[in-house]
Amino acid sequence: MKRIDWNALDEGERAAVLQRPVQAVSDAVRSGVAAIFDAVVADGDAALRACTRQFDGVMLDDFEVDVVEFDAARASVSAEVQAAIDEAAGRIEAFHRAGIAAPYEVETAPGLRCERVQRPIARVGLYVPAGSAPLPSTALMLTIPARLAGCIEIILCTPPRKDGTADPAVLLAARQAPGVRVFKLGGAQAIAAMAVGTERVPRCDKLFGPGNGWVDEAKRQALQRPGGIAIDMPAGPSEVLVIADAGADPAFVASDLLSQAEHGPDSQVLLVSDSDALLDAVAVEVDAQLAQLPRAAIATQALSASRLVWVRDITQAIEVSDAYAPEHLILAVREPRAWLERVHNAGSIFLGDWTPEALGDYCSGSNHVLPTGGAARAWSGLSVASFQKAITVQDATRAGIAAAGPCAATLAHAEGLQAHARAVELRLERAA
Ligand SMILES: NC(=O)c1ccc[n+]([C@@H]2O[C@H](COP(=O)([O-])OP(=O)(O)OC[C@H]3O[C@@H](n4cnc5c(N)ncnc54)[C@H](O)[C@@H]3O)[C@@H](O)[C@H]2O)c1
Ligand SMILES: N[C@H](CO)Cc1c[nH]c[nH+]1
Ligand SMILES: [Zn+2]
Repeated sequence: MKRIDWNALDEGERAAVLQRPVQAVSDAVRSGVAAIFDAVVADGDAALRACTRQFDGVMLDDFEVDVVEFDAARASVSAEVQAAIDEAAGRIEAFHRAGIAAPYEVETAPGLRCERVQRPIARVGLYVPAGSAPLPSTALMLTIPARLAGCIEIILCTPPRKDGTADPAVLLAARQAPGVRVFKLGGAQAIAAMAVGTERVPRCDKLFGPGNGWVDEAKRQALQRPGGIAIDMPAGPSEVLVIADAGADPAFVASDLLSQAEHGPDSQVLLVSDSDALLDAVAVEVDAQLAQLPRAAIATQALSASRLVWVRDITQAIEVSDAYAPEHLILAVREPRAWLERVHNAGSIFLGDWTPEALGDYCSGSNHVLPTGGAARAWSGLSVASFQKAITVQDATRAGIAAAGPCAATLAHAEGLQAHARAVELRLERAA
C-alpha cells in the first residue's frame, strides 16, 4: 500500500487521496445500463432472459424460485450455517426492533393537534449481491427490517449460479421475510425489472440493497426515470477507513483492512495514523496476511488504490476521515468513546481493538447496508424507517381554528393567496 504524509500534500493532492477508485461512472456503464432499461421496458421477461444469458452465462426460462428450490436450499445448508443465520437474525431483529420510530403527537395550540404516524411501503424490491460472493448476510439485513416495517409484498432479486439455482444460504436468509418472492436475476437487469415491472416481476415502490457498479448505476437511473421510484441510498463498492494510534495491534488492523479489500477490485481501504511505527508494522502484516488469502488477487487490486496516511495527531485523523466520509470507520485508538463525538461523517463506526468491522457485516445487530463513495455525508444506513413512510396528521376543533386560524389567514394574504385565506376565514366566521 502506498504511504502518504498528509501534511506534505497540497489541496489538490489531498482531494486525490480522498477520491474513490471508481469515482465517476464510466460512459460504458452508464450507456450499458440505459440500454438494459430500454430493453426491459420494450421486451419485459424476454429481455431479462437475454441479459441473464449474456451477463450471467445462464439460460433461464422462469427466474422465480419455487417451493421445491426453497426446500432443497434448506436441506443443503449445513446445520452450523443455519444456526449462525438464526443467531445473526436474532440480534439484527433485536437492534432494528428497538429503533422503530414511535408515532407522536403535540398540541400545538389549544384544540389543535399535530401527529406523525408511520405506514409501511407496500411493495419493496431488495437486491442481494452474488456476483463475486453470494451474501446471505445481506439478505438478512434487507428482509428483517422490511418485515418489521410491515411491508406487504417483498420481492428479492439475486444473481443465479451457473447451474441456474440461487445460492441456498441466500434463500434461507431471505425467508426471514416469510412471504418473500425471490427472482434469480442479477445486475442492472434485476434493478430494471423491479423498477419498471415485467410480465413476471412486479414493479416495486422502492429499491434497496448494495451491489457492484452496474447495480449502483441502475438504481440511480431508476430514480431518475419519469415517475421514477425511490431508492435506499448509493451503496456501491465496500470501503473502510481505520484510525489507529501507536497502541493498536498491527495484525488486527491489517485484518480489518483486508476484510474489506477482499470484497472487490474496486473496494478501497485507508489507514490513518499518527504513528510511523504502526504504519510500518501494518504494512508488513498486510503483506503476510494477504499471502494466505484465497481472494488475494481481488484484494491486491483493491490495495493498489488504497493508502497508508500519516497525520500529525488523532484530531487530524478525524478531519481526514470526515472529509472522506467512509462507509465504515474503525477507531482503533485508546479511549475510542472519547473521540466518537468528533466524528460527523461515517456509515457505521466500530470502537476499539475488539470490534472488527466484520462483526457488523454479520451479526453485531446493526445494518451493513451503508452509504459508500462519500454519501455518508448525507445518507444513513438502512433501518426499519427506510421501509416506511411517515405521514403527518392534523386535527383542529372550533377552538383550534380560532386559535391558529388568524395566523394562517395573515400569512395567506401576505403571499397573495386569497383562496387559502378564505378557507380559513370562512371557518373563523362560523366558529365565532
Ligand atoms: N455498500 C454496502 O452496503 C455493501 C454491502 C455488501 C456488498 N457491497 C458491495 O457489493 C458489490 C457486489 O458486487 P458483485 O459483483 O460481487 O455482485 P453483484 O450481484 O452486485 O453483481 C453481479 C451482477 O453484475 C452483472 N454484471 C457483471 N458484469 C457485467 C457487465 N460487464 N455488464 C453488465 N452487467 C454485468 C451480472 O448480471 C451479475 O449478475 C461489491 O462491490 C461489494 O463491495 C456493498
Ligand atoms: N462489508 C459489506 C458492506 O460493505 C457487507 C458484507 C457482507 N458480507 C461480508 N461483508
Ligand atoms: Zn464485508
